Amino acid sequence: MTVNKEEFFREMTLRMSSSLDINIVLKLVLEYLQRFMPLNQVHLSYAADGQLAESNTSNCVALANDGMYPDIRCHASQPSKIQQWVLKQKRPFMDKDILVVNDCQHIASGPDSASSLIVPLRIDTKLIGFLWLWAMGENRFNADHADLLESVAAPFALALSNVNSYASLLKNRETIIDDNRFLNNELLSQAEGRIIGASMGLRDVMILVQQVARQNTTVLIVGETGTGKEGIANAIHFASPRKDGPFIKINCGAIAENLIDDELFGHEKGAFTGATSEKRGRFERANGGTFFLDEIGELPLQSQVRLLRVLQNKVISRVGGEKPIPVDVRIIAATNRDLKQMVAEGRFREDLWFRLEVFPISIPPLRQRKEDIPALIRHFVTQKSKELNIAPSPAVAPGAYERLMSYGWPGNVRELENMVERELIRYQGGLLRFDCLLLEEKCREAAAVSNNIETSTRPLSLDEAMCLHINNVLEMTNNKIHGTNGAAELLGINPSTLRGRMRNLGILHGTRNAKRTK
Ligand SMILES: Nc1ncnc2c1ncn2[C@@H]1O[C@H](COP(=O)(O)OP(=O)(O)OP(=O)(O)O)[C@@H](O)[C@H]1O
Repeated sequence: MTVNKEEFFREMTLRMSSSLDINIVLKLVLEYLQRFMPLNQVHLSYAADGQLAESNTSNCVALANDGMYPDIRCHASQPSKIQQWVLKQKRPFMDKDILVVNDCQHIASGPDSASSLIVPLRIDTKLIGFLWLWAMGENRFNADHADLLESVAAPFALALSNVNSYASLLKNRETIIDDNRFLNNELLSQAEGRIIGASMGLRDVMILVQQVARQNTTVLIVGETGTGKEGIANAIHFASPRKDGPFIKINCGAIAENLIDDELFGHEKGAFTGATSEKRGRFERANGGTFFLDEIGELPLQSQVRLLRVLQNKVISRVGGEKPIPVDVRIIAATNRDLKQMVAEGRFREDLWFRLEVFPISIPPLRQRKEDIPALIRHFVTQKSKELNIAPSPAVAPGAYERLMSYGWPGNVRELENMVERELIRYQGGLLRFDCLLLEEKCREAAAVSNNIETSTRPLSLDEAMCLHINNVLEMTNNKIHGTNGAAELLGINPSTLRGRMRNLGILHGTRNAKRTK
């Protein structure tokens, strides 16, 4: 039978590119090839590490047969011989001697013998897999068949490579979806467990959270630093219909002014020097979910204009791009600043303020909800003990709660959280007394007194003066205690004596400043 090779090539490539489903492709190929050769089954396998698989049944990517037998692949008795032959000759292998043997084990009940024709598939010089043709009976394939198949090896190699890439793409996608689900659940459990005082000092706040969560309304959360604004934003997201979508956050005060638009809106490739690829901004990432803009009062005026446009039109455009990109995002903003005052001073746009202030939620400072303090302390003692591997988590000494409740907590819950952590770092058994708080208070008072030394009439106590002096020296040495020019040397005492004094006075080395700020 004479074959028009061009027509054969054209028809084969057409069939190979007709579907993304490789099993459908193989079925179409099988039907077409049956016009030119005896054929009952076709299968594609990839080459593990550039090798033919140990058995022709492994690494199978797709299979099609004519329905006479479910699967006529057989375990070759000498797979390595085929392997060596195919790799050495770099051309299709016709199985006349090896697979057509009587000792092969059929996967399904089938004839005692089958013929196979194997086509190695390469991309450049790399062997990536094999195309296997099967026909029942002995010596069914000849050199013409091999020749014909060799002419379509390249498109088959491409098809196999695409299948592999597509499969790994799907796998990566699954992994990402799974990771996202996991992280969302983590966030959810944190958010749920986090709001201590929800039924006490934060009761009114939580009522507002429940009311607004089910809507798409923009929310503005206001409150002093450390009152838990982010936790409330989280709670709104997870109580809303968007809870399975992303919760994306930006701290407007923590990003340099010239980078903020890029972070919010992303950029197109080539938008500026160094923009080598396109980048999605946080607005786009928040699509279908909630976008939390923390410290909104720090947003530069020029970004405020762009944000206003997004709130009005619900579309963004990337830096360096004209194309409008629709975004479905619920906005929650938070601030510890007086935005009204900022508007009056011309530092915050009035139109944006109106847009944000649709549903304000104000979180009271901790000093106005002292009833939450014991529960917050217990919560953080349990949580931080776990983190610090302290088991069992220690109990609080009688009388300590009263003392902690009478303190003003200017840093609110964050300050309380840090104080519990400090207490646990120093913990040496027994009950938690939080004496450090008293000493720290004294230190702070001492600093205040010394700042007003001329106007103050109260003399510093010895502990206060010592605390103040050590703190000043530590500041001079950049927290260095040991060695030349360390605080111990400057104070003329042994470093371990200094450490002991610091411990007693409640001065925490290295972290004393960091702990008080976010
Ligand atoms: N009600 C609460 N229950 C449990 N933990 C809380 C509560 N409120 C605040 N926290 C914890 O206190 C810390 C500070 O909270 P958060 O960062 O939400 O405060 P914030 O008001 O956003 O502060 P800032 O204005 O400085 O951004 C966090 O670790 C948070 O988990």
